[in-house]
Amino acid sequence: MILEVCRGTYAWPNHPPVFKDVSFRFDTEAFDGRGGILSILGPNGAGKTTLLKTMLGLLPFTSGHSELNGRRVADWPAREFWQCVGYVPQAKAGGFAPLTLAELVVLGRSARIGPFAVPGRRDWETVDRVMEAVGIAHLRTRRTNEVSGGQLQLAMVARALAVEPELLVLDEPESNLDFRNQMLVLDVIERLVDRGLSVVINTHFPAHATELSDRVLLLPRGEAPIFGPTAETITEENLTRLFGVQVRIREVPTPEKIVTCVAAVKLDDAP
Ligand SMILES: Nc1ncnc2c1ncn2[C@@H]1O[C@H](COP(=O)(O)OP(=O)(O)OP(=O)(O)O)[C@@H](O)[C@H]1O
Repeated sequence: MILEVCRGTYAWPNHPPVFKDVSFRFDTEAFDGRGGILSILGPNGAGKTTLLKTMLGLLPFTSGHSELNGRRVADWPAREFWQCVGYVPQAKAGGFAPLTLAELVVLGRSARIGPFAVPGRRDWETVDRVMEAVGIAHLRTRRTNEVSGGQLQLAMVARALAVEPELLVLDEPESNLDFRNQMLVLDVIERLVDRGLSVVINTHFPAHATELSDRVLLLPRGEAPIFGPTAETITEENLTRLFGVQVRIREVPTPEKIVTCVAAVKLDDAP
């Protein structure tokens, strides 16, 4: 899977650009059958969500373009594109019809079977499998207005996985989740990546980006983005500049594994 953004710029009408000349090439072909994970980090309002939407063709770039597997996203037939890509937008309360979670997840199959076709046995088996994978199989018959924000978020991840995509794009998937469910989602993602799935994830958790990613895009407000391999990109210096807080990064050995901790220790402009 190769995802490329070439000099992508986006400005809302009558506003200065949210981001300008963003370019990166996320090529997972070199990862030996494994997919790969690209994390996007940046302060509030830097344009991370807007970048995902433009990259996926949901908003038109003001200038520049994106490509998936060497073909401009704007040139892909929509159905074919959404068979390759699963997208989990940022969780927002409300706006869901009171479907059961299984019905919500099976909607992910519409890219495969067509919007008006009736899901068959294989589709429901896929629904069971992905709900099991994200730990919500027991909530199959629960309605969207009868579950917590975190449970709904897990269902949205399952819905995107039901597409059986080549590329999964997640906009802050951990934001509503407790410690255990954050780990569950990241664990599911890592296992799928080992089996060939490629992932782009917007996150507010630099430690998650450090633990998970193969590549990182830092998107500062109003400055040039930085793209590169994780260890070279997530540095104390880069994060301090990006967020305007003094950042310390430490590797902490635990009995289970070495954990990378990223801590904001003080405001960068504090006396
Ligand atoms: N419909 C809109 N019209 C005008 N400006 C908008 C609109 N939607 C978003 N913006 C602005 O675009 C900028 C980028 O928003 P975006 O949601 O992409 O940022 P973000 O980095 O994802 O933020 P966060 O981390 O808070 O989710 C923000 O300054 C926001 O106020």
